Amino acid sequence: MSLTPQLNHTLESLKFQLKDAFWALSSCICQESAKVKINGRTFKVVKVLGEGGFSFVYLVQDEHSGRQFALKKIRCPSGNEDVRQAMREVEAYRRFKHPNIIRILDSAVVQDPSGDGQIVYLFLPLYKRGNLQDAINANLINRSQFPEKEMLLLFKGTCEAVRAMHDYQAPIGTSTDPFSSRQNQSQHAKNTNHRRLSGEVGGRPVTHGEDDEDDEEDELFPQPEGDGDGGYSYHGAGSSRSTVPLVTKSRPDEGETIYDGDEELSRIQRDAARDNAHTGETELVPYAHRDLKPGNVMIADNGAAILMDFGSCMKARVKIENRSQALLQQDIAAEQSTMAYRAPELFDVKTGVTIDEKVDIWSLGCTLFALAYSHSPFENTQTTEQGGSIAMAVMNAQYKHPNSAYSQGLKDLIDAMLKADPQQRPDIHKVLEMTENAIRRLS
Ligand SMILES: Nc1ncnc2c1ncn2[C@@H]1O[C@H](COP(=O)(O)OP(=O)(O)OP(=O)(O)O)[C@@H](O)[C@H]1O
Repeated sequence: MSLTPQLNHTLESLKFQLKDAFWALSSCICQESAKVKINGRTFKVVKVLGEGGFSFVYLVQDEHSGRQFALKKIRCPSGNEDVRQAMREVEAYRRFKHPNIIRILDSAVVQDPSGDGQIVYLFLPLYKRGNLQDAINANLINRSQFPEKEMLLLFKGTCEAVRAMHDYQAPIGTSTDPFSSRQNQSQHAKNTNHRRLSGEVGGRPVTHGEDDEDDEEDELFPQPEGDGDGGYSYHGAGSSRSTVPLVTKSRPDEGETIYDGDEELSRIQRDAARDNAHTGETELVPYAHRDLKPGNVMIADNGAAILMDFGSCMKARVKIENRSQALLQQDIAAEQSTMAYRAPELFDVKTGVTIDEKVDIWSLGCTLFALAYSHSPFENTQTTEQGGSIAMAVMNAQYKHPNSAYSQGLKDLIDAMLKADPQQRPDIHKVLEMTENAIRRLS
């Protein structure tokens, strides 16, 4: 019997979740923590922080320094194509450098010890206070609500992160590579991944990222203990039972590539030459996050909102020229974003339009609504009980504000973002202006 690709995907996902759950559970039962070894450092897996379709996020502790990190483990069962998809996320983390956007400390691509494809590990700073969805859940349990000003400050931080994406300035000469369809995104990730992992870009060595900030990151992230392997280590299957055997390649030798092939090498050289040639001038290349929701905004120790999960991020403006492009965009949105936060134009993509960064403005409207009333405007039971589906409610922008003590200014801000027609929605600058005005009125 042949299974549909979607069913196959779901089965694969279940299989990997079971494996990872077993890994986490066995370490509890054996009273012995699972361990991961990367670049000669051993990390103790303390607990699971969260999970997605093909990924688990663990709290890990560096055995040497005692420092704790969040380790995102992305399973790539089909090999290189999945790795490229995962590396798009790494690439996005490195592209946007902003106080309200999560920073990546390191990444590694390793062989899956169980033999099914590869695993991509992302090391991220640990946010112990959890995300905005956790805070919403706590409100529900405690029958409490965010104070309006605190809520608007969290929302403002989120908007500032989004503004950094919508206003992204790319160096001229590096933004011509197509990055607006899924096929092209994969290719782009493949190219940039190679550039980063294979030694030098523009005549200078590249290890983690592109600018001076990365020196700081090098200090933050534990460095390899001198096992003399230049950052490439292999820990065979014969190592201790609780240690996950890995082949790590986060810092390969110069010229070494994760993917083989002369064609790839010459592409890397072309990319490097092109980077050398660029003049330092920049041009506006807006990016959209495409999966904004409370669960993707962490809360830092100082209370700042930190945007994360860039797995769906892409160039914002996508011209839809024919039906197959429209269906592709619809499929991508269905796979990579959450229905109750998804913009109406992504439910039924029309031919002849350009999808743009206004999809994020809609999701911001849903996010602010959820902060205020503890659920998305399109996931309350009434809508479905009345017979309408979420999709219909979204496409008609059909929702109601529950009774609350929140100001009219807050309600107006939400309503401005939740316009079915993207052209009627404010841009991120206007949203920030309205948010700041609303905060000022409360002071
Ligand atoms: N740096 C971090 N610090 C603390 N917890 C984290 C961190 N990163 C992720 N988490 C937790 O792990 C969960 C899943 O993370 P993330 O959203 O990156 O995974 P995902 O597989 O892309 O999930 P989704 O399917 O929701 O998109 C988060 O909701 C959060 O609770």
